[in-house]
Amino acid sequence: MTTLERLEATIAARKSADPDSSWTAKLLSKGAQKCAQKFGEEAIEACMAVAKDDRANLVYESADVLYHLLVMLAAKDVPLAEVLAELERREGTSGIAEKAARG
Ligand SMILES: N=c1c2ncn([C@@H]3O[C@H](COP(=O)(O)OP(=O)(O)OP(=O)(O)O)[C@@H](O)[C@H]3O)c2ncn1[C@@H]1O[C@H](COP(=O)(O)O)[C@@H](O)[C@H]1O
Repeated sequence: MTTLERLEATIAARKSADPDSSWTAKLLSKGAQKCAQKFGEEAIEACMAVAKDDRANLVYESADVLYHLLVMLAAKDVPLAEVLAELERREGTSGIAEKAARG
């Protein structure tokens, strides 16, 4: 099991946890829109780390981004495997070729 898969399992288990003792449970209890908002905030913080050329902070904020992406996916019952399958489907297709095919 990869780190992301273990984290996904932890987040799934937190769906029924006490919001007073789990940040994940607290966030999930606020609904998918709040989870999406937090994901967006963390993504912006990662972008700001790039703007400041702060490598260490980029690593830290990227971990926040991945965690909050998994929480957002859990809120919408989208398994990580489905996202990974989409990435696998794209393997071997250049982004430039894909964009050209869309016209
Ligand atoms: N990876 C994470 C993780 N990354 C970030 N965070 C939390 O996400 C929050 C980030 O939000 P902010 O920095 O915006 O914090 P904040 O300013 O206090 O939040 P707001 O006031 O803005 O709402 C912090 O409270 C972090 O502790 C995480 N919380 C949990 N996990 C993982 O999830 C597991 C389960 O955690 P609990 O659900 O808390 O048991 C943990 O063992 C970890 O593996």
